[in-house]
Amino acid sequence: MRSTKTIHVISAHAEGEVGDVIVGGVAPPPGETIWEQSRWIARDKSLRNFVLNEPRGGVFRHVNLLVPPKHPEADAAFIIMEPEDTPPMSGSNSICVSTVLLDSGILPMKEPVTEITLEAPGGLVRVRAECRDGKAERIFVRNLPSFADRLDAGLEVEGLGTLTVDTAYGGDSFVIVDAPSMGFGLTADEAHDIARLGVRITNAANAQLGFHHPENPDWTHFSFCLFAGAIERGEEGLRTGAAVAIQPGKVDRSPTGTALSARMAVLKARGKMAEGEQLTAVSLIGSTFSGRIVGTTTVGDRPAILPEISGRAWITGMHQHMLDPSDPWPEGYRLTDTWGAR
Ligand SMILES: O=C(O)[C@H]1NCC[C@@H]1O
Repeated sequence: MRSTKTIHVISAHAEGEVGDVIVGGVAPPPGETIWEQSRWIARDKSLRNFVLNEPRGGVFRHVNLLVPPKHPEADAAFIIMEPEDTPPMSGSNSICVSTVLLDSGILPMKEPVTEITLEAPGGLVRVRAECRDGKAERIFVRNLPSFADRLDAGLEVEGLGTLTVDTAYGGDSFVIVDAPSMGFGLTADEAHDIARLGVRITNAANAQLGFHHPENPDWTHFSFCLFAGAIERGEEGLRTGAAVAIQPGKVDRSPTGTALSARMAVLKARGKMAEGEQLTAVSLIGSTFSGRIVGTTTVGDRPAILPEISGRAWITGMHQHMLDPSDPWPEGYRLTDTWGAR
């Protein structure tokens, strides 16, 4: 056996969505801040290609690189690599990273509750983990400040006519469409249609509406399309279905923590959700994330919420990714049969 690199990975999923964690074998990328380091990873592409492309990855895979934190309050930092983006923050990935850090013993676990601070590329996130018998059973993440951008904007989508959409930021940027009025019941058999349509809607929103984060001049596009279900009010608070189309054309298996944060920001802006209320989002596979608005703030001159999301993650295995120097595809490959909505 010979290899020019060995990358140590602990694999995990959060409520169904894969979020692997690189725990060793990669030197920290250059950059003064975690954001700058994440821009380097996005530009350089070699690590992204190595772990996300076939034969080691696939369109379903997200990989997080642990790096030494820069902020004095942070216990750990991570750079998120998604199929097409290297984003400021991710709900499912932050829940996977927290679970791997605690369940594998990289950070000490205190039962029944462990509190840690993570540094995501977009900023600090405080994490509270409910822990029992050596397992982080539920992770609560205080996500980045989230805000509604445009409400009831018109969006032309070829073949669909003019849709009325909202746009919002919840640690990543969303165009939000009303699933019931588009004929979706948010059931598992709709995944392919949602992936295909979602990519078209995201592309149309990027072309016609545009997104600019008031405090992060580098984040100037919509990453995702959220198909938002109707809100039902029950004894435990609000509940809704959620399916997020991720570029280049797959559906998040989890209910998407950034989407839940963005949705809560929109509901708050419309006066339909109050501070302290709980909203549970249900994914196409029936998994759930719960969210709460724990405070309000501003981002630039926009009113924003401080969201908390929670969900569960499980470790699925360990891998050592290697590269034989004679392998003709050191950065792997993508083909459109699986990479991209067809
Ligand atoms: O939960 C989330 O926010 C994410 N899941 C995969 C894509 C998003 O970053």
